[in-house]
Amino acid sequence: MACAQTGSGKTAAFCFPIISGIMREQYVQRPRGSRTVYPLALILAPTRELSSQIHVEAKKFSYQTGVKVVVAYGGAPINQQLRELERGVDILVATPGRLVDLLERARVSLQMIRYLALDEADRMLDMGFEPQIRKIVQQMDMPPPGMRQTMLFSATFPKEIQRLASDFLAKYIFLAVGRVGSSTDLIVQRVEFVHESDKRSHLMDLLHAQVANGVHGKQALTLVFVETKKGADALEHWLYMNGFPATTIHGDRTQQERELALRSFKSGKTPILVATDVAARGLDIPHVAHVVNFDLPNDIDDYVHRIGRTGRAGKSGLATAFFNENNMSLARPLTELMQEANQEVPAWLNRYASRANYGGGKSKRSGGNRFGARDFRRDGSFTRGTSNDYYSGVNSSSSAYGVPGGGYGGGYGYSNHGATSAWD
Ligand SMILES: Nc1ncnc2c1ncn2[C@@H]1O[C@H](COP(=O)(O)OP(=O)(O)OP(=O)(O)O)[C@@H](O)[C@H]1O
Repeated sequence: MACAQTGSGKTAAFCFPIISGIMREQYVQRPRGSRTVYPLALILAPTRELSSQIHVEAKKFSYQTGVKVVVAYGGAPINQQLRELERGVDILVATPGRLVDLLERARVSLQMIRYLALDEADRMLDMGFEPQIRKIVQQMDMPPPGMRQTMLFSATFPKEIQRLASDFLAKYIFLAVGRVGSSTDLIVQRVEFVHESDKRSHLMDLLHAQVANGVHGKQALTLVFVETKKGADALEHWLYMNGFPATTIHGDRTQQERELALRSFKSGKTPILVATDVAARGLDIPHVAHVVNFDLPNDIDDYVHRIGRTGRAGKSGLATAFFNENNMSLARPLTELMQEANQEVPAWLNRYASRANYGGGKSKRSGGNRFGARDFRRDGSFTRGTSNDYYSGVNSSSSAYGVPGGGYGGGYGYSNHGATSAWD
């Protein structure tokens, strides 16, 4: 179970051990003669775009190793994916729904799986995906926990989800680089009080200012998060009518439209992308300069993932949130998160936070102190009884990119440089 901040390079962290493991085991005998394929590794991700991105990365990492990587996700023609699978597969990257389909058609068997990775593991195990994941991992022909290596990765890991996840693991290590659920201090976070009715004009001001300050009067890539699919379409239309080339990505668009939107955004053709949470996790889009939370999410972990679309791989980024009376429950966790990442918290937000009930706000975390987030087995509520669990961790006082580790307290039972331990 591994936790590290957004943009810190978790994809490589689970791909490399899988690829090197497979290079050693590639020649193991797999059943022949049927149309069923027997991958050795399975990587599951919550969105089609993310699974596609992992596929591209894993293919790069396995260049000239002979390791075959195939992707399967919904919304795209299954026949093409079946043909790819028939050519051979060592690592299958998939979204849960399409994988269940392939398993039920008996075109994929999990019998030979040696490595199982769940990217965005907390999302994969929350209410939406848990039944599908249980089916894939526990009710098909996947070898049991001790017979395969299971890796769960995310930038956030609420305690309840850790507890669920432990069903899929045996003797596991909890590895935290920095604090669980913290945001990187490479991102400058700003919170502005904006009434619902003023949001559009406020966004327009931001975008105008961005063009004025930008390079050659060009719009910097800006990702705008909204709450609903309808809201995304309406805002895109409004932006377009006001002379800002924008596009949208959300669950009501066809896969083709989603992919087109992403390409158009990446290339700068439409430098504003209005998105729902479907784009909140994992997407690694170079040069996103600004993330705007037009509508704030209810959960602070979702905020962490959203702003994490900028400030990646050692680069800096800007995140602006529009806060108003509808977001009161977020005041406290947001203040704590910002303080922890050495951000300036506006006095008015501090006041709202101190008025909020202890532990207030819709959060998957239990307890009021978000930085209690850590290996749940360290909590008194966990009975160790028969468990063989053991702990490991990385005490990281600086990031992988040499940035001084203001917000990085070390994920283990001690800390240096005067930083507070994640266990505190
Ligand atoms: N050692 C490295 N040096 C430089 N760049 C790196 C290194 N490792 C990864 N990267 C780059 O950093 C970027 C972010 O990596 P990645 O998408 O794996 O982050 P992540 O931790 O999975 O983030 P998220 O939590 O948002 O999913 C990628 O563009 C990747 O190519």
